[in-house]
Amino acid sequence: MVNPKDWQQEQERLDVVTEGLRSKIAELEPEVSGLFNQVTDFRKRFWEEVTVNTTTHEDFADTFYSIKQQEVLLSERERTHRQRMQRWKSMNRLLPSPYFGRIDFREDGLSLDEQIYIGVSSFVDVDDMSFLVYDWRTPIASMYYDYSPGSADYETPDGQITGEMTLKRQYQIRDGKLRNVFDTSLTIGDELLQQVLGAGGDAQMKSIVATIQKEQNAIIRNDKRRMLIVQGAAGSGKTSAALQRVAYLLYKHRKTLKADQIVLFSPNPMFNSYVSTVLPELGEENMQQTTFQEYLAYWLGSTLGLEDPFEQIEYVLNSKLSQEDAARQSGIEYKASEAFLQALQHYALWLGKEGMLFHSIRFRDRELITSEQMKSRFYSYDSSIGVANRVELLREWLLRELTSLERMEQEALWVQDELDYLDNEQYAEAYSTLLKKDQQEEEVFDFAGQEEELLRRMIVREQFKPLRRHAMRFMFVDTIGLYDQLFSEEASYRQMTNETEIPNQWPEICKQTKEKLSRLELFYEDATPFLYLKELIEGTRKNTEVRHLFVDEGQDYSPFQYAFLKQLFPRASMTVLGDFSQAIFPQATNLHNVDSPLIRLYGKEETSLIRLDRSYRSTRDIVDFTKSLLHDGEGIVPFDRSGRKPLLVKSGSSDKRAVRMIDDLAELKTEGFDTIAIITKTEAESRDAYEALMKQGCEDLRLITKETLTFVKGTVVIPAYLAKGVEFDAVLIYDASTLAYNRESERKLFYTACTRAMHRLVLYSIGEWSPYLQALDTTLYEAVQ
Ligand SMILES: Nc1ncnc2c1ncn2[C@@H]1O[C@H](COP(=O)(O)OP(=O)(O)OP(=O)(O)O)[C@@H](O)[C@H]1O
Repeated sequence: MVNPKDWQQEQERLDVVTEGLRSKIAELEPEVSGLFNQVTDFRKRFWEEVTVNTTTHEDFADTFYSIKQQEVLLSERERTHRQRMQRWKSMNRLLPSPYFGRIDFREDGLSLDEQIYIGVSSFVDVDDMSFLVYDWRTPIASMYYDYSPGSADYETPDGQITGEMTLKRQYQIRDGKLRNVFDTSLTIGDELLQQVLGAGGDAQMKSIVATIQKEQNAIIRNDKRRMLIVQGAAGSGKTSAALQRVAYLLYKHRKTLKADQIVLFSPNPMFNSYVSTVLPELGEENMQQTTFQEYLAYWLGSTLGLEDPFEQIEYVLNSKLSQEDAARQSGIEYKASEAFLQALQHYALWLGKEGMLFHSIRFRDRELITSEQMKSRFYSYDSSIGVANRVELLREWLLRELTSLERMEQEALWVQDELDYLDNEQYAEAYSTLLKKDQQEEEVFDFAGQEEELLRRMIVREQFKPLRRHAMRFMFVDTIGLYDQLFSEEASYRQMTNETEIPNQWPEICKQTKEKLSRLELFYEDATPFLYLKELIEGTRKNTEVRHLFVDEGQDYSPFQYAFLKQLFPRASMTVLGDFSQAIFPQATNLHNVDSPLIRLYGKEETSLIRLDRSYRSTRDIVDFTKSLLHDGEGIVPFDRSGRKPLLVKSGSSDKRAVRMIDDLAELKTEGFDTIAIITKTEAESRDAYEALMKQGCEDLRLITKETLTFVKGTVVIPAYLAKGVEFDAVLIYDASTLAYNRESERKLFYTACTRAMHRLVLYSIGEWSPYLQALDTTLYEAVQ
């Protein structure tokens, strides 16, 4: 805390700034509402001001210019309105708490200290043009995050500025009143962070703008390379830093970058709602948010039944030690690999020489164009032309063929039958077309003769429409057949793909894949390769609008998926945030090893790699416990916040466990914890837990499934894989026994579940504890029977 004199001065300055904000808001208010009315009014009267006259060419030109002029006026007024509105909104946002930090900085060569107050947006004193508050994203404000008092510097577009930071101060301001002021010698003082982290969790993520740490600031402002990879421990602030980074990019490139040019791939739809308030809180619009599954379903969902990643993980978690399960597992790994990606590329080249498969074009039970005709046409094109281009040529040919077949079809017998059944509307349409033609033709028009011809043409055209659509959408390519053909016996597969390292259980992998395909369904691990093959053959879809791609929980995407994303967004930079210790999906990618496929994606020169080892979410006791669950967790450093040790509770039966849990829930709620999760391993276990607790009279419990879209406060039962990325005041692990967690491959899932806890962690078991827990040092937890 600062001395009373400084406090007094700070409160006085705060009063000045608050007053300044109030008067500016009051000044803008009538303008903002007035301009809004003007714009709406103007829009309503748009056509009244325009004289529409198209009698002569001159009148037409006059009308055109009059409309243009009105349009320019309207868009100018709308722009002014938008700008004022933004200023007004940002001042309103500042008003209750105009700033959170201050640094005093003396630039080398100057004799005066400049006082720099930092807040969520800038506020300029109009009279003397000085900044009363600097936006946290300005270059000068970066020193607040990067330095303690002493030598400091910052980058500007004109070069580096060096000097001396003589003071660093933090504020807590509520409703225009100073609540706390700290001088700090650390980068960002612990006191404030202690308070922020000690508070209860929310249903929505919070902005960390006032307490961003130096290493997080490096992530937020890293704007030099194409790829930024962040490997960070659980709770180290990866998602928080990513959202601040979006806000930073939108500010830095505000003239060229719009929020919808940034895409965030989230782990599940519920996560979208969890993070949705951070950017608006910072005065920015939300970026586009999607999940990879949503993307796949958009392109493939109408033709094939897609398994989702949660079904896949449920399969893996429930799998036994059978041969089939082992083969599926090995298939998942192989189909996620770069090797399979290359195999597909070779396969596409091979298809350029032989093996293409087409669907014949059928019409009224006849083959109009056979698959063999298409095949020979396809291979008649110059073989130096790529497969996708040859498919395009084939499509053009098909469309031309359809036009001449359509003409011939007009004489078919069935058309005569259809003629007899035409309704009045169709006759009327034909008649009016003929009438128009009659007006244009100079010679005497033969109505009777031409009417039938026209009607025939109309009938056939209508029936040919689906065929044209079919051709336009490349549905003549038998992509399912082509993908199926790939899973042939080993020698053929090797020949088609040049692959040398084929997985051992290949025949079983082929059998499973083919079976699924025969039901017109795809395993999750097949969806991206299938789409990739489709694009190799039909030409790639590219999204050139998107400039920044964020992938959260990046360890859960396969190297194959990354290569696909790179191709899909050719103009985007990528930020991948993840934690390999939380890699719960079998297709995981290591983010930071020297040989990581992610580093290879854009090459070393284009890649920055940042590690975050400090964990902020959980208390020291919880972090000490959870990091011991990992084989390589030593490097994780807890932020020093104390709490209670994790509690291990053993019960005699399922009913007794439920009763005990209900008592524990009541106690946690009395202590003020609002967000509590009972985390299970699988969906089935979630249902069991929910029923067992309800049976014993538990109230206000909510069961979360993959369909749940919003994250709300309260007590929830949730499978661990859906709890990824989110956090809770208290976490109760429903079953931490050896029956539930025993395999080495599930250690990371268990770790992920435990690391969701901010303040309290309780683990329950009916029988023996999981081997991961048995191996722990007993001083890390308290145990009760
Ligand atoms: N600099 C900070 N100031 C205040 N709070 C912070 C800071 N960094 C992280 N936190 C808090 O720590 C918690 C964890 O942050 P976040 O969810 O971003 O971590 P994460 O690395 O994405 O975690 P995980 O990988 O486990 O999902 C959040 O409550 C966040 O607000």
